[in-house]
Formats: sequence, C-alpha cells, structure tokens
Amino acid sequence: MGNDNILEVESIHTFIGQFHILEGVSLQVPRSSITVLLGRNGAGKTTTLKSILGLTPPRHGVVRFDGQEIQGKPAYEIAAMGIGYVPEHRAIFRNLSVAENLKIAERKKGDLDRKADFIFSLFPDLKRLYRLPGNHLSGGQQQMLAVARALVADNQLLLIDEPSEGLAPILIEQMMETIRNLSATTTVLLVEQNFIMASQLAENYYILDDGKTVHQGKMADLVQDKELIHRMLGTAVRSGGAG
Ligand SMILES: Nc1ncnc2c1ncn2[C@@H]1O[C@H](COP(=O)(O)OP(=O)(O)OP(=O)(O)O)[C@@H](O)[C@H]1O
Repeated sequence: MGNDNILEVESIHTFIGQFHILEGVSLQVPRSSITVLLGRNGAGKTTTLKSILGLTPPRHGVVRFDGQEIQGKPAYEIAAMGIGYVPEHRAIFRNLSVAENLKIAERKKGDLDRKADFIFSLFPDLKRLYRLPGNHLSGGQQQMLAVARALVADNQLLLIDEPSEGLAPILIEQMMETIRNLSATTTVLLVEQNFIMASQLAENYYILDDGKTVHQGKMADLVQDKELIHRMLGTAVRSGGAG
C-alpha cells in the first residue's frame, strides 16, 4: 500500500489525570489537503491535536506520521520531525517583538532568513510591524503571528487550533485565504468551530463527540446534510455559504 496519508491516528485513548478524555479517536490526513476536526465544545478536538504532538500522550493506540509510529516519543522530537503547531488563544510572547517571536521559532539556524519572504508574502503586516512588541499588535495581527511562527521551521504538517477564534469577519476571510495559500505547500489539520470557514477550506472532515470520532467524509457531502450538521454541531447552516 503506498502511503498517501501524512498522518494516521488509530483508536487513540488519552487520559488527563484520571479522566478518560479520548476514547478511540481515529483519523487519516491525506497529503496536500486540508482536513478539519469538528465537534461541540469539549468533544476532544484540542486534546486530539495535543495527543498527536505528544503533549498529552495517548495511553493506547497508534499515531503514524509519514509512515513512522510516533506515539510515546517526546513532544520536542515529534515537532522536530516536521509538525508545526498553532495552539488556540494566540500563543505568542507578548513582550517580545514580532522579529523575536519569529526568531525563537527557528529549529535550525537560518530558518527565518530562508522563510522570511514566504512568511511576509502571506502576512505583509508582519513585515511592517517587525520591530514592535507582540502586545502592540491587534488581536488579528497576533493570530497572524501565531500562524507565522509555525511556518518558520520547515514543516510537512501544520496542526492549527481555532484560527478564527475572536477574529472580526474581515480577518476571518484573510485567515482563510492565508491557510488556503499555505496549504499549497503544507498539509493542514485544522480544528475550527466556525462551520462556514471550515466548510470552505477543508476537503475532508471528522466529527468528534464525547472523545470519539463519530462521522467522517468529504466536506462536499457534509454541507448537504443539514440534519447531521445541526445534530452534531448544533449549528444551523444557511444555504449559500459565508455571509
Ligand atoms: N487539563 C484538563 N483537566 C481535566 N479535563 C480536561 C483538561 N483539558 C481538557 N479537559 C476535558 O477534556 C475534554 C475535551 O477537551 P478539549 O479541549 O479537547 O475539547 P475541544 O473539543 O477542543 O473543545 P473546545 O472547543 O471547548 O476547546 C473536555 O471535557 C474538557 O473539559
């Protein structure tokens, strides 16, 4: 079997303290695509990303990245294999400048110099704000910086948690455009509560409920299934897409 999936997660179980949070999450992320994890608050989406990265290591199950089993490896080793992570809530260093925030995201010396043109082509604002501290940036600019940080090192896969969170509609459009552009070179696994955004970006979807994957398929099919969307996500979807 040739391996068209950059990431395969097979029935992982993750505990936080004594709580059994993931109870059998499975998913496959095809190369050069955008895949989205959907589900209500508390379904286990963030924990799934953290389990892939080894931040909350799964106790059972298999995580395969680029054909290699990675469950049980330390998080820094998993990241170094080529997985970038954009956590939720704009995790940047607010007292450091844009330049410093990007510089410390280097994995190898010279990463930033190599990637600067690419990053500024996606986020022209960051070039203008390069010397300013993070706390001088607007919420939207901080979110852009959080994504840009994950692009400094060469990654084959990006895990992006709720990029639209707290963004004004115009910035959501910009963020969508950016993720679409970067997906030309990097596979993306996205967690996104904004269904309009998720449906316009992703080719494949997984729905998590109560720590399990309960539905999966092509986004083009899901958008037709208003009953499933409403039942699983509690979202009423207007026909006609973003507005
Ligand atoms: N540190 C923790 N201690 C205890 N329970 C936790 C912890 N972190 C997460 N949980 C629980 O694990 C479950 C899954 O959380 P998770 O953050 O993965 O969900 P989510 O689908 O990403 O939801 P949200 O969109 O609200 O972030 C929730 O019930 C949550 O309360």
